[in-house]
Amino acid sequence: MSAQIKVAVLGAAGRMGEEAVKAVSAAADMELVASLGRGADLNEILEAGATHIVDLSVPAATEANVRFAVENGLHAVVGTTGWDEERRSNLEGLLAQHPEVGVLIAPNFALGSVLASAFAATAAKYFESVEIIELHHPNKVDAPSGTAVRTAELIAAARKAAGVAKSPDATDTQLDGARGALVDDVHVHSVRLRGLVAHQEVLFGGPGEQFTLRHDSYDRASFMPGVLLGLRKVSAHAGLTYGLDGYLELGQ
Ligand SMILES: NC(=O)C1=CN([C@@H]2O[C@H](COP(=O)(O)OP(=O)(O)OC[C@H]3O[C@@H](n4cnc5c(N)ncnc54)[C@H](OP(=O)(O)O)[C@@H]3O)[C@@H](O)[C@H]2O)C=CC1
Ligand SMILES: O=C(O)C1=N[C@H](C(=O)O)C[C@H](O)C1
Repeated sequence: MSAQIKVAVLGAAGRMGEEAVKAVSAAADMELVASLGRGADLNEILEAGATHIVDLSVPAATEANVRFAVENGLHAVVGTTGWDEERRSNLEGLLAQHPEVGVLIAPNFALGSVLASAFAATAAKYFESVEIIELHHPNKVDAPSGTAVRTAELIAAARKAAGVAKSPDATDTQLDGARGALVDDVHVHSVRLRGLVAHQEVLFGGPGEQFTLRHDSYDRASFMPGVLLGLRKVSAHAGLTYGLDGYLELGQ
């Protein structure tokens, strides 16, 4: 039998952290060895004998948490938002000095969301227009969502590779923000509404037709199979993997 995965959860008192603590505790091949919140001493992770961390904290803390894990030879599964290109590139530099360590940064752990983003990338070159609407609970501190940013990046890369032009848009007068945020030339609109958890629509338009891809997380339990999958696979994937799709066999 292979060794237990010894997990420290960071951000353990948060909405996602609480769910992750339950999921890891219930997994037969894992042991929850530490649960850390704001202000905790990261050395607790080492003292507890963790082999892996799960970071579900806040954008301001996640980079330091992951650096600590990598520098101490621990694998990291990261759901926290805020990992822009510059941060990812810095992390890759650090990982080059620790070639045995794996880090997964997953903008979304829900398998349906990962599939929806992959399907969006596939559809991207076939439609003249594309926009994204992401809808979340009003306690979310960042906008647009990490999932929407990642989806826009995938769509933009696919359109660029196929030589597709920017979506047509004749707007020349607007209130600030009326057309949403631009991520790699894709318009992203963020809704914050009581009652929601995490939802996204990708709208494609062509002459005489519209195609919509929608994913809904109604409960944070939806993210847990992806968190556990990440923990089980991360040690076999040294270096940085950006997106849970890196561990799935999509399109095969
Ligand atoms: N990848 C995915 O599938 C998903 C990702 N997310 C992302 O995960 C992150 C957490 O989301 P959510 O649980 O809703 O947010 P919460 O605000 O509920 O939880 C964040 C927790 O992190 C704690 N915290 C703050 N600073 C630190 C620190 N330095 N070290 C450890 N913990 C710290 C906070 O404490 P305090 O309350 O004291 O500030 C809080 O308990 C967000 O970035 C969110 O976008 C969310 C859902 C799914
Ligand atoms: O804060 C959230 O809730 C979520 N955050 C992630 C994001 O920003 O994409 C994942 C999911 O959308 C829920």
